[in-house]
Amino acid sequence: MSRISCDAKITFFERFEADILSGAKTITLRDESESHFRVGDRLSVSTFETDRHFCDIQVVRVEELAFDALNQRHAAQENMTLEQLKAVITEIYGEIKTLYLIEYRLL
Ligand SMILES: CC(=O)Nc1ccn([C@H]2C[C@H](O)[C@@H](CO)O2)c(=O)n1
Repeated sequence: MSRISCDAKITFFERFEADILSGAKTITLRDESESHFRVGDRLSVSTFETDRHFCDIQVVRVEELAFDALNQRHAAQENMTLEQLKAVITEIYGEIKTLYLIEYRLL
């Protein structure tokens, strides 16, 4: 299989793999340590747990977003309810005020 040349790498928890591959999940919300991605970047995507590559994506939008500004649209783009999304973010990052929204398309 020929692989696309990528600029960088990002990982996702395995439980989100199916939603990403089906196109149901089109954004991810990260902390400052992953705020360096830029529009146009091609990212190699692997599972966080075992570093298994499962797709490549291209970044189409990056923006700072306050946790308190999360809304139903963000939740829909994550294929979750807003309550689920807030719980997932708090589980991963603890109490966090500033997030970075990364919107992507599958390559
Ligand atoms: C290492 C690490 O932080 N990995 C992450 C962080 C976030 N996600 C997912 C979980 C939610 O769907 C969104 C919002 O944070 O992004 C992830 O899969 N892996």
